[in-house]
Amino acid sequence: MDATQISSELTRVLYTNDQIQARLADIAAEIDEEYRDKDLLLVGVLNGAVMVMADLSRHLTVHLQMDWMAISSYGSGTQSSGVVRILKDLTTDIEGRHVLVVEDIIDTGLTLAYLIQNLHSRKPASLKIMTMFRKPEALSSPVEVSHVGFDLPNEFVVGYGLDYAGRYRNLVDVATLAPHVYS
Ligand SMILES: O=P(O)(O)OC[C@H]1O[C@H](OP(=O)(O)OP(=O)(O)O)[C@H](O)[C@@H]1O
Ligand code: HPA
Repeated sequence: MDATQISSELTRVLYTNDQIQARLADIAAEIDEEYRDKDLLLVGVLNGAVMVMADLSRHLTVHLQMDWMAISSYGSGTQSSGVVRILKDLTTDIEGRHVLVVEDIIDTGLTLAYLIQNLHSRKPASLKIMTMFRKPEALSSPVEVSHVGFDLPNEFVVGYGLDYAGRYRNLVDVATLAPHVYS
């Protein structure tokens, strides 16, 4: 699905898939360098990070493993509920492992703050964060992010894994959702 197919529901495309892939290639080169001699575990945050995990991991050349956590705080709306819940936990014991969390977006930062505290308690050898997108509010979060794809304006966005009420995840670009869709 691309943005032109559903243009009446979108306000504007912020980043095309080509731009996303080019940025991911740059970030992957940095991660390759950082983890060249390490045993890397990518932890993807379901559901949104499916696309970035699939694309980032295929740009990487270091040996790596993948695991997934499902976390939810948005339900079917456009505002964080403020309550972060683990819906699916990791299957890997991360004690002593070099963990890189792969996120689609950091918005309020609540999901990440919760996740980092939770993962730290499992004693990984290192714990870093990569996110494809970041909103302005996240800049005041105390959680340090190692790799950011793009900073976004403070608008609700969909595509490239990001949903509104479960829809639009399969849009290849990232676009702002027209207010009439959710108001
Ligand atoms: O910084 P925050 O304000 O906490 O928002 C970021 C989180 O919100 C989205 O997840 P969501 O809860 O919508 O679940 P989903 O990945 O299944 O869509 C997104 O995938 C991030 O994990
Ligand atoms: O702007 C957004 N779009 C989709 N999902 C999200 N989760 C946090 N912020 C967003």
